Amino acid sequence: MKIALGADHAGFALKTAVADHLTALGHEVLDGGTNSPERTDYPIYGSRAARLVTNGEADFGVICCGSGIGISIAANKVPGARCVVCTEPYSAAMARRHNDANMLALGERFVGVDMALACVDAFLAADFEGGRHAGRVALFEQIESGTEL
Ligand SMILES: O=C(CO)[C@H](O)[C@H](O)[C@H](O)COP(=O)(O)O
Repeated sequence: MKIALGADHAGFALKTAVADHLTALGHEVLDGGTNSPERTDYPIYGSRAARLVTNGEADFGVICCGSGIGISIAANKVPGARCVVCTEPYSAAMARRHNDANMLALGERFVGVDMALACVDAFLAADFEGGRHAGRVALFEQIESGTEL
């Protein structure tokens, strides 16, 4: 699969570990930076990765900041992005199964590398179940287009 990556300075080391892990598994990584631990602003990298996912260049996105929170907020401002912050693998899998999440956000200051990689593996291994969940996910698009539910 093609996976878009992004991180600010506080997620840079974790992004590097995620990139190495995904590459070792045979995935193609599209890395939108940042490329150093120099302080920068997470909205740049969250939105950049989200655009790669929503325009179809990437299948999924994995983004990292200190907490995962700020960069996920930025990603979710891009229409079509469904980004979730996870700290354990069950949430990551459920976000795929029920919510058709297409991006995973991780907090380098909140989770260790092993747990973060377990979240990545669970996220990528799980499939959207569709069915009753599909209509709910479709409502996300209506919200984005300004429809009041
Ligand atoms: O957005 C965040 C918090 O919601 C991220 O954790 C950032 O990486 C963090 O705020 C960066 O903080 P710093 O003090 O500038 O390193």
